[in-house]
Amino acid sequence: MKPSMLSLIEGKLIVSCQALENEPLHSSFIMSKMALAAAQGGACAIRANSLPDVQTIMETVDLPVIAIIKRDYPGSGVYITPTLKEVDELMVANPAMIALDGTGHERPGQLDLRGLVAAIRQRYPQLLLMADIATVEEARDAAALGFDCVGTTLHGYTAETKGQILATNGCQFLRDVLAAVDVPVIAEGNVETPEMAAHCLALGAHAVVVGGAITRPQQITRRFVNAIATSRL
Ligand SMILES: CC(=O)N[C@H](C=O)[C@@H](O)[C@H](O)[C@H](O)COP(=O)(O)O
Repeated sequence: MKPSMLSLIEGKLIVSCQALENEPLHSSFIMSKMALAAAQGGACAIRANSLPDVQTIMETVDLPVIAIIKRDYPGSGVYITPTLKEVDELMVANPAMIALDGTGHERPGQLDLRGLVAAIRQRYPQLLLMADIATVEEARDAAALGFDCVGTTLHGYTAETKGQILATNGCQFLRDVLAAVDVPVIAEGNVETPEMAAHCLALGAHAVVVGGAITRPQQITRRFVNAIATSRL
């Protein structure tokens, strides 16, 4: 039997390789090369957005993928794998895990979060599900709904958590989530340095996802530029 993805990623680094339409590296080919570079650097898994990116990455690297589709629906703030339609699309590639917005915010389509999880379980019993959450309460609710793991992905990106970041107060939010749920917790979102990634794992995170600090050169460049500007003050 193949080991579960959850055991493969334990204590390790997952690299998110994403570039949206408005970003300079938007291209499935480039994302697949990012994933290859991540694999060569020792990443244990890749997180990726859109079916073409997921497919190209899975053809290029022999690593498990956390797949998402970011899609905006009018009138809804839920954009990470919002409905069963996106899950069905991603399952063409058959990734090991799919992440979806696990905030419990009103989502587009017929199903609320509970209904969506039940429908996915029925249709794809082998698929692992990650809940991207923003608050401790949402982590608790997602764990109770039967998600295989929760990620701190949306902390700071919802109305209730706007302006907060994972690093605040020595990663207090991550500590609170870890204390609140029994399912594996994946630290994700604004992990900007190797030291912070290691710190998240030391606190008890099951794995850590790093995106922009590795795969968004415009973000990396801005950090250098800001540091230089600050040093001149
Ligand atoms: C909030 C949201 O939409 N996050 C997305 C989720 O997939 C990605 O844009 C992030 O890059 C990813 O979560 C990794 O985070 P960071 O790039 O900060 O290391």
